[in-house]
Amino acid sequence: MTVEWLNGKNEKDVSRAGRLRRLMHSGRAVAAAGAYDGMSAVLATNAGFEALYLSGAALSASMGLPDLGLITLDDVWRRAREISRVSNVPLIVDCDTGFGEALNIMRAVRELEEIGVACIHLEDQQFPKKCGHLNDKKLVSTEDMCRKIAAARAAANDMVICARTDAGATSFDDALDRAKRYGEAGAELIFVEALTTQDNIRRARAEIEKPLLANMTEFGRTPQISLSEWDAAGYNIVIYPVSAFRVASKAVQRFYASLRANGHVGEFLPEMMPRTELYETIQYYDYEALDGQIVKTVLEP
Ligand SMILES: C[C@](O)(C(=O)O)[C@H](CC(=O)O)C(=O)O
Ligand SMILES: [Mg+2]
Repeated sequence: MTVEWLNGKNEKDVSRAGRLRRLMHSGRAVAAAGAYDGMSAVLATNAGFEALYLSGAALSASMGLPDLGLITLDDVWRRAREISRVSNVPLIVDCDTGFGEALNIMRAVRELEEIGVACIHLEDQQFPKKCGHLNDKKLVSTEDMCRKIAAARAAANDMVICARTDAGATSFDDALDRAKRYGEAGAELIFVEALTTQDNIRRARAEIEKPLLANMTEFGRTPQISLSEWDAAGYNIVIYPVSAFRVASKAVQRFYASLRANGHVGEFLPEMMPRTELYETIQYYDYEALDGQIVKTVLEP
């Protein structure tokens, strides 16, 4: 997409949530690439991904902040807007614990649905929430979380509500029990966080009837598993939440060190996206052509 959003031709009538539902029920595992801003969303879309994921961890880190529930609905909304403007690909947005209680969650659903977000996920942690792969997470009660899910469902016209449980860190049985209850409360997609063993991966699939989201984050508790293996295990959506951000951050870190040391960008020139490729990626020339055409139409009707 990109320039189409300005042109009013961004398929407003095609529901992204509907497309995500089709993917969730396609009978195969679909990769949702982590996109943390407009540019990464364009690159992931051009690479052919069928779904995108806006991670709270990547968004926080891109703001120089830890993933401890410091980001607000406004922060998430702005970044989701950047992404949904330039890509038609269904976007799943990490809404942490929902930015508050029932009414806050309802507002989050409405605000994000209005900008074309296909799905949000809510997790059952207390503040300060943590990355699911860390220790000492504190959970809200199953009943409180079910109320949050019901609130999200009540507010959603056309949005997939995904529920995440972080209970696995202390009891996998509790995680499975919660996952089932969250499904009954209205979650269409279930995210059992930090699956540590193949046995847990199998049990979650066997015991939870709803479509499942798998979190293929790096350096966490879940072993690195390929998309085809998630597919064989019967999972439906596989997110790569922080991967692209990690790659970009490492590259930028190396670049700054080199520039600081050498006083020129020399060795990094071949690593850079050249001007023309950058412009083509963000459709610079299409915007320019649109401008020229509109001006011409106005001046020479
Ligand atoms: C999925 C996640 O919620 C995220 O914000 O991307 C994180 C990812 C991570 O920290 O690696 C998580 O809590 O798993
Ligand atoms: Mg998160």
